[in-house]
Amino acid sequence: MIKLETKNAFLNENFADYQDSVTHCHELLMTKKGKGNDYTGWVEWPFDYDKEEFARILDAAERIRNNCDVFLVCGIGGSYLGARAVIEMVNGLYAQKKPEIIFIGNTFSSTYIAQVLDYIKNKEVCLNVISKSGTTTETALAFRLFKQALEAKYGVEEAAKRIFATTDRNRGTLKSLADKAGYEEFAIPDDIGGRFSVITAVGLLPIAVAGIDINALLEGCRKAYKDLDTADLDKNPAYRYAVARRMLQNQGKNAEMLVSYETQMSMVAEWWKQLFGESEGKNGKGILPCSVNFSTDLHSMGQFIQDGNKVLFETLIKVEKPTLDLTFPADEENLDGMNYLAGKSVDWVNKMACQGTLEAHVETGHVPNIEITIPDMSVESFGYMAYFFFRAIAMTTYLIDENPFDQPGVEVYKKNMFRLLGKN
Ligand SMILES: O=P(O)(O)OC[C@H]1O[C@](O)(CO)[C@@H](O)[C@@H]1O
Repeated sequence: MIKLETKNAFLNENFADYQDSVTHCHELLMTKKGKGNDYTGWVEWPFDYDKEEFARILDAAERIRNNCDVFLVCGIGGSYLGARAVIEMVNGLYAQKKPEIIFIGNTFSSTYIAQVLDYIKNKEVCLNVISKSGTTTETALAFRLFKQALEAKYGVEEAAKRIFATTDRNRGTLKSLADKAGYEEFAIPDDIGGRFSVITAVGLLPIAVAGIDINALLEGCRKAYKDLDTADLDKNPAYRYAVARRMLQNQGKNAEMLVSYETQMSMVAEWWKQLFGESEGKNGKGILPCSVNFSTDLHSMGQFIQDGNKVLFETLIKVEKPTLDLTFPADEENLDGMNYLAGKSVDWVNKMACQGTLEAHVETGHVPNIEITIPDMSVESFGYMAYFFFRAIAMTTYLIDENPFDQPGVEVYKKNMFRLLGKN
């Protein structure tokens, strides 16, 4: 389902030279003996997921869809990026589906929060608060404001029926609050970290509310598991990608630019940036994950990529079949001079832009390119791709002997902020 092409990556090492290390790291991952092993629950989750909870998610999603105009998803980082990535990739940006989904709890921007509060005033609303730790300040701050708004509008009892909490199964501030308030609760497994949690209730509830088939998402993961269940670098494209990144970094490429030609995949890139950045960026190591959306960003970032500092390589996500397409019309007067495209599909134009850019960046700019091709923007393709990236980041991080599953560096800003805010 995913094709990996490295012929334009200018690799100057052999994959075979990495085979022993990859086999060793694969063993570490699969036998749960590597660094961060207590956070590898995602590996088997597409098969071992909680079936009873899955049924409750479908049931809650149906109730939410029938009860509101706006569904608020309150979370940050791994507790929101995955859901947003899937919903935008699959439904597109102007899906005109009910309910409208608005993401909150991911910013301290007072203007943003105030505008959303104002926007929902005369609308029917449900809310899903999502936090594994239960203490993330951006999420907790927004949740209190929106909870009070819902309680003022519906009364405490009815508001409680409209609020759904996704958090730790046993402990934490949000867990205690949800228990006391009587919210319906969904669990984030102890052994799955935030950036891997799109395949749990964290992602599944909002995705189901968006009318997307969550079973197909897990099916995509299961297919990827089966295809990638080998350490053999000739057969496992996720591990080849993991190794290619290491080779490129050895050649001085310290930034990876994820490229897509589909506007609705911008949030997939944001999700990928957290997955790769938080997993690998440790102890002065790692490749800086960046992203662009072409051809849009060719008109802003194209110059640098073509001609600037040779610090980066591109990882291009190609989508074989667009969700929708249209034929470019002829015009009798042809005042805009665009008749040369009459009768062509717009997706064909997009694909030609992709080909032309690839040639320019590779042949003239000497920018290494890794190509990842997915068949379409379906939820199953997302599931497959997500699992592909999970395996790839675990491997590529083990190859530099780091723990892919923690994020100690994020705590530094929090400590300073809490001191400034006067938190005990
Ligand atoms: O789900 P939580 O605990 O609110 O965390 C949200 C995000 O914040 C981080 O913990 C970083 O602070 C991420 O790893 C995580 O995805």
